[in-house]
Order: sequence, then C-alpha cells, then structure tokens
Amino acid sequence: MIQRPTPPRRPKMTDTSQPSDVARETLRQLAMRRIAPTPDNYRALYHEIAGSLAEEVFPERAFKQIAAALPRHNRESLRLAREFESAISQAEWPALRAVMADAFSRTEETNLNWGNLLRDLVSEWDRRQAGLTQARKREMLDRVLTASGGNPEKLFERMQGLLRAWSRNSDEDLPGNEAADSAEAVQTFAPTPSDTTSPLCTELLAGLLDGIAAQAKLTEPDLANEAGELAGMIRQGPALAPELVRQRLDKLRARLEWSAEDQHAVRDALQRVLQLILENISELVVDDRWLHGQIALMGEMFDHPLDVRILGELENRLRDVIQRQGAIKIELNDAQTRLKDMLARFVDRLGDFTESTGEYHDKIEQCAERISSAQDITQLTDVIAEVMRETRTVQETTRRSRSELEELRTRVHDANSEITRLQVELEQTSELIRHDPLTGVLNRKGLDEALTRETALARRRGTALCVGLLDVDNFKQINDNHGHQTGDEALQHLVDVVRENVRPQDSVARYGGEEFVVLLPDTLLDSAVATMVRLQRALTKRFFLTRQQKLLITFSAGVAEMHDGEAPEEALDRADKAMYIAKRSGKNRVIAAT
Ligand SMILES: Nc1nc2c(ncn2[C@@H]2O[C@H](COP(=O)(O)OP(=O)(O)OP(=O)(O)O)[C@@H](O)[C@H]2O)c(=O)[nH]1
Repeated sequence: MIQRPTPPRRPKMTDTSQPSDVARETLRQLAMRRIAPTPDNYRALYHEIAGSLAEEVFPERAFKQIAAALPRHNRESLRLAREFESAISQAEWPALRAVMADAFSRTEETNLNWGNLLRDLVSEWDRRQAGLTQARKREMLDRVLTASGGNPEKLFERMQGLLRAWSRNSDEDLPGNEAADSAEAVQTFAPTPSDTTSPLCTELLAGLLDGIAAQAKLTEPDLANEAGELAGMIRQGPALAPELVRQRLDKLRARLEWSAEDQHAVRDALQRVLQLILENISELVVDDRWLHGQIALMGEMFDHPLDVRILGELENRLRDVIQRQGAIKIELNDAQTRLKDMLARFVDRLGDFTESTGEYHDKIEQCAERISSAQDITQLTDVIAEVMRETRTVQETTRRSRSELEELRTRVHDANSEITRLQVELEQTSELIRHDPLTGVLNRKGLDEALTRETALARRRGTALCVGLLDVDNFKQINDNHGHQTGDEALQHLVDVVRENVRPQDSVARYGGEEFVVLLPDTLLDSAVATMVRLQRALTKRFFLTRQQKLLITFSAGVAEMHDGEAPEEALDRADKAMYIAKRSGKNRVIAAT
C-alpha cells in the first residue's frame, strides 16, 4: 500500500497574547511549515497567528527611486526634492502627502500665472520708464531668455524679476529717488553669482579655470586637474549642481592661496640655496671633485619640480657639506704641506749625501796621486791612514742618510694614505651627513630637520601630521642566530619594504639601532595607524631571505598625531610610549597614542 504523506498538521498553538510569544510562535511555525524565512513570509505568518491585519508597509525603496529621478534644476525643485527625501527617510505618509500637495499646487500656480505675466510684460514694454530705452529693454529681455537656458520655471522666475524692474522704473509712478530705484532695477535683473548659465560669465569663469590649469600643470598636477574638471563642469551646465560647484570652487581658492604661499617660500629658499652655492664655489681651491659634487647636487635639485621640502633638504645638505668640506680641506692642506716638507728634506739629504760622496772621491783621487809619488814607506803609511779615515766618514754619512731616507719613506707613505682617506671621506660627506650609512634613510639629524619642516608646513596649512615609531621585534635573536651581518641585511630589507609602501612625501628615518620613524604629512591618526598596519602586512608578504632561509620580520609600532602647538619631540615621546604598550601586549601590533 502506498503510504501518502500526511499533510502538515496545524500544530497546537501556544498562548499568543503577548507579542514576544507571537514572534516565538511565528519562528516555530516558519520552521515547521518549511516556509522560507523572508521578511514578507514572517510578517504574513505573524499576523495570521496574532489574528491581526498586516500593516501597510512603507515602500521606502520605491520612493527613493522616484526621489532619485526628480528634477532639481532650480532652487524650488531642489527644495521640493529634498523635502520629499526627508519625508521618505522618516517613513511618514502625512509628510509625504504634504510635499506632494505643495508640488502640485505650485504647478497649478505657475500654469495660471503665465497669462498674467505676459499681459503685464507687454503693457510694461509699451510704457516709458526712466533710463530704459526700448533697445535697453530688448537687451534685458534677450539676456533673460538666454540665461534661462530653456528651463520654463527659471524663465518664469526671471521674467517676473524683469517685470518688477520695469514697473518700478515707469515714469508715471516714479518716486523721488529715481537713481536708487534705477540701480535696484538693474541689480534685481543683474545675474546673481549662482547665475552661472549666463554664457558670458560661464565662459569667463571656465576660461579663468583653464588658465589656472595650464599654469599649475607642471608644478601641481592635482590642482591643475581640479581646475580643469571644474571648467568642464561649469561649461556643461553648473546649474545642475550649483552647490557642489560652489564648494569645489571654494576649496580650489584655498588651495591656490596655499600654493601662492608655497611659491613665496620656494623663492626665498631658492635664493638662500643659490647664495650658499656661490659661497662654496668661491672656496673651491684644492680639488675639482668638490665642484662636481656641488653640480651633481644642483642637478638633483632642478630635476624635480621645485618644492619646499626638496629645497629645504638641499639647503641643509649643502650647508653641511660646506662645513664638513671646509674642515676636511684644512686637514687635507695640512697633510699636503707635511708631505711637501718631507720631500724637501729628502732632497736636502740627497744633496748632502752627494756632496759628501763627491768630497770623498776628490780626497781618494788626491791620495792616489800621493801614493804614486811616495818616496818611502812612512809617506805611504800616512796616505793609507787618511784613506781609512775618509772611507769611515763616508760610510758613516751613507748609513745615516740611508736610515733617514727610510724614515722619510715611511712618513711619506703614511701621509699619502691619510690624503687618500680624507679624499674618500670628502666624496662621501654629501651623501652621508644626513643619512644613515647602513640603510640610506634619514639619520637623527635628518629626522630633526624633516620634523621641523613638516611641522611648519602642517601648521601653515592647517593639515594633520603623524609620526609612527616602529621597533623590530626580537631583533637580538636574528643577530644571535644568524650573525651581525645578517642582522644588518634584515634592517636594509625592512627599510626597502617600508620605503616602497609609503608615499613620496612621507619621510623614513633611523631613530636608533632597530628603531625607525615614519613621518606622515597630511594624514589623520586613523589613516596613519592603517599605514603602519599596511607596512606590517607588506613585511609578511615579502620575507627576508638569508642563505636560502626565509625569515619573517615583524615590528611593534606606536603612532601619534601632532597636537596643536605640541613640540615634535613630545609627539615622538607619545609614539614611543604607545610602541612600548604594543611590545608589552604581545608585539607585532600598532597602537595609537593618546
Ligand atoms: N645587526 C645589527 N644589530 C643591531 C644594530 N643596531 C642594534 N642592533 C642590535 O639589536 C639588538 C636589539 O636588542 P633588544 O633591544 O633586546 O631588542 P629585541 O631583541 O628586538 O627585543 P624586542 O624589542 O623586545 O622585541 C641588540 O642586540 C643590538 O646590538 C645594527 O645596526 N645592526
């Protein structure tokens, strides 16, 4: 026998006098009847169990779609659309009803008024008005027609304005103060600042923005793009989003002001840099390599668009190079003078030696003559004694000269090595003075300068500035297990990853052994924390490879946003404290300083 499935029995209802019981029962029934638990099914079942009527649901989504399609060409339609949206967001039928009634009554009003408006306008056209010729009236009407851009509501509004202006100036009822009224008429009629549909204003404004875009293209591409985009928007029809255009124009004006201030600072800094270069070039007397160093620096400077940060750094670099080169130059001159003295003594010694050996030869020749003319043995004995004495003297001179020459040779060799060392140091000075020799990032001195520069810029521009201080986790273990050289390479790897993952305007500095600072201009605290976390992620993606072994480098970091009027050292101190909290709470994390 085929077993028919038993239809789901209506289960015994629990007490459903309380809404919470109804809700519980609804869920139970949904599960038992295997009905999909959608909001609509839940609602229907709830009312079935409660024995109530389903309330009419407010169709918010559908209304929002309607709101999105509403026209917003003028102030009036924009206001209505906003009121409509507000009624939707409150899900209120009465409010929605009021907005709709308002909108319809306005349409009716507008329709009714067209006839009256035209009649009044025609009669004002025929009347005589102070200071308004027919030609002037035609010109005014033309402008109203053009400025309305085919928008009937706008045209209606403007025609009413025109009518008011004409009627106030009519001869019949012209009050005593004609001049003021006349001025008011023109003012009433004159395009308002938001009247961007006036073709002349539009083109002037757009042309001005194009000019700004062209000028800023090379030095500030972002600003140039913004000006270009705004020009485009204004040409397309700014009446579509007048508020947005106004806000963007306002921001652009503020940026142009900053840019002008920057240009000023750039010019001053450039002047100081050039003065320093000139001072330095006039000092160049010993080695042309110095000159090449300076020229390379200038080349570097003019390779980038002039920027206060670059100029500030170059100025400081040059100042340092000049100072250091000055000191090295003195040492180098000293060493060269000593070398010259020694060579002079060497030449003297050689002369003495040649002289004494020359005398010896003369003496020996004389002795040889006396030997050949000697008559007896006594005479010969005297000559031999003299030969012996002269030979001993010359031997003594030769020995002394030899040891003196040996000593001179060693000292010349030492002086030469010293000169080579100083020259190498001289070449490296420009590079190393503000940069850490191991990793190439800024050292403490470089960091101090970057902090001073960025703090001043942030204050002037009213932008945020953050410092992130990171300390490598368990670095001692890397050194102990793999050697100091590997430890050094691990630090270089860390710096490579950090530099690749921060913006060009961010600065990276070595703060201590395995501690680094990242300086983040124009960045709020949350974004700075996010940046440090991004660096941590980047390090987990790029392992450090040493002898075919992958090492994961992690760090703990503290981040502080510079407070108003706070000294950079205090912000660093707060970041340091936050970093220690990160270490104590398990390492490999980023903590925002309070
Ligand atoms: N290879 C190398 N090691 C360095 C350098 N500077 C500092 N160190 C070493 O870094 C180690 C830091 O050790 P600790 O201060 O105990 O820090 P840590 O092992 O990272 O421990 P935590 O910070 O608590 O995670 C010391 O052994 C320093 O000698 C460097 O330039 N190269």
